[in-house]
Amino acid sequence: MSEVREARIRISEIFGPTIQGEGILIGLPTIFVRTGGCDYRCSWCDTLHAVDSDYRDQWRPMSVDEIWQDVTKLSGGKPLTVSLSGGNPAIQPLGLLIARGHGEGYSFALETQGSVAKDWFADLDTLVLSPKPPSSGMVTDWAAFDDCLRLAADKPQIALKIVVFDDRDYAYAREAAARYPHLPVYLQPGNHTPPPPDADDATIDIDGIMDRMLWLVDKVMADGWFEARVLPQLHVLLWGNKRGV
Ligand SMILES: C[S@@+](CC[C@H](N)C(=O)[O-])C[C@H]1O[C@@H](n2cnc3c(N)ncnc32)[C@H](O)[C@@H]1O
Ligand SMILES: Nc1nc2[nH]cc(C(=O)O)c2c(=O)[nH]1
Ligand code: SF4
Ligand SMILES: [Mg+2]
Repeated sequence: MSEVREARIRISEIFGPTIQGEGILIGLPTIFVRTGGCDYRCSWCDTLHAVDSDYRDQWRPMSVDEIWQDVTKLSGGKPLTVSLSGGNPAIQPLGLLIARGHGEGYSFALETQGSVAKDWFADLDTLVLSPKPPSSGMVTDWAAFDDCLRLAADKPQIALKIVVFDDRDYAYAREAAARYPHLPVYLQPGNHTPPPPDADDATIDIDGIMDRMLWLVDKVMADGWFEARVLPQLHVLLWGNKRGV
């Protein structure tokens, strides 16, 4: 019998090092491995070039070796944190890539909406779960979300990161956080001017995003929600809607 062929990973882009712009690892030097394809389609997704199947001809099925060559070239061979994002990276076979990187001293974070659970979540260093609020147009399957936590099995550091656009999203964030009182929660103001999938550097309403950030801070304080952390997308403040940063 011939060996089972190693499954390829659908890649949209690999870039960095840059700083992690969001959530629990904000500011940390990071290389991003962005997979192509998503089981959601959020109304305000800022990464449609990795979601919309019209752009799948720009995605490349890559082996672990090929991905690892790109990562180590970008890092100069110096270990750092690799963020697996997308699209939904949870629909790709990433277990062998994580094992490969760990063998060379790299760390791995994964960003997912929590709709698909994999046993290799337990091998991550950081799992960022970002359930989607009503403004996204998506409906959270909490059983699938619980599966993600079950398979991660308290091995990685786990954090919630919830995008908030309006009062309904805020109420959703409070409920989501209340379901998982042991998890740290990060709130992120929504970018209502996300780039269209074919624009590399579309204009952005930073003033509007900052107004929403201020509104969100006021809301959290007025509510006495003192466990929540409120952070902007730092890369968006620095580089707007530019891709690959
Ligand atoms: C592009 S997603 C990819 C990973 C995964 N599909 C997810 O949603 O978690 C990475 C992060 O960007 C956030 N995001 C997407 N569009 C956004 C927007 N317009 N404003 C603020 N955050 C956004 C998502 O909620 C998620 O936390
Ligand atoms: N610098 C930077 N930080 C990020 N945090 C989450 C990102 C993502 O698109 O998943 C992202 C990104 O694309 N760039
Ligand atoms: S789940 Fe993430 S990648 Fe998928 S559409 Fe929503 S924000 Fe975009
Ligand atoms: Mg992004």
